[in-house]
Amino acid sequence: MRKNIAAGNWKMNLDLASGKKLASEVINMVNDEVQNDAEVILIPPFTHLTVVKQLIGSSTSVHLGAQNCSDQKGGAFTGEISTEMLQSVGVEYVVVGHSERREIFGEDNALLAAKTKAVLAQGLKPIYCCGEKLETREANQHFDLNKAQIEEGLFDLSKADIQKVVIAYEPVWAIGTGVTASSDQAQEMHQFIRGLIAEKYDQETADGISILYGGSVKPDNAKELFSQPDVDGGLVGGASLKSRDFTDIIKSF
Ligand SMILES: O=C[C@H](O)COP(=O)(O)O
Repeated sequence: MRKNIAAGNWKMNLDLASGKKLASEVINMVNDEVQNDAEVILIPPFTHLTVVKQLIGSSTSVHLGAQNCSDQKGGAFTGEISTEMLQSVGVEYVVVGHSERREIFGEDNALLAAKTKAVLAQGLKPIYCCGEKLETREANQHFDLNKAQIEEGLFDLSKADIQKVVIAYEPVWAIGTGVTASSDQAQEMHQFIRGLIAEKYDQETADGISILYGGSVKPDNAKELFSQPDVDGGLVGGASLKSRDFTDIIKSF
């Protein structure tokens, strides 16, 4: 059965000392307070991965993720980080296609499909992001847009590979804005995405995939969002930078 996941995407925030402090606090709070079986993923900047991995140690509930990777195996690609490098420092998950990568860095579905394959080829798990902008939703094209992002980014994968993917639906209009999708809006899109997977692969495969919601998840809305049948957790930005808030979100399952 699919897992409940709380993933904290720190984005380009925190120097090393602040990152160490945050990771230590979250790991301690998870150990002391969290009773449920949610998987927690800390996703710091590349520079902090090794240190955060050391702090995680052999914890079975806290895992390490990276925010991005190259689609290339290695070589003359200045400034890029390969999946092999990420695996060598203990990364298990890699975020692929966050809306900030799509929008600011122009990453398209074809590149993201290649990155997803690179992550899987290295034995790591992609957290593949999709989500529409406000104008797309207002034009009532949000289902088509998410369908294209899912189909073009993921549907070249084998059944064995798609089963290793985590999907994150993040409506762009809800990211960092304080405006959260309602639990009905989240459930509606998550159910739609799961339906696409069932159609392409099969129902059992679709039922096994964790689909996270992202966009202004906070301690006071997490429970309602996570209680939706097709919402299996959150990809949390701002609130993951505060240990108390992130831990309270983890406790919301
Ligand atoms: O990756 C996380 C998402 O972009 C959500 O960010 P947020 O929780 O700050 O809205």
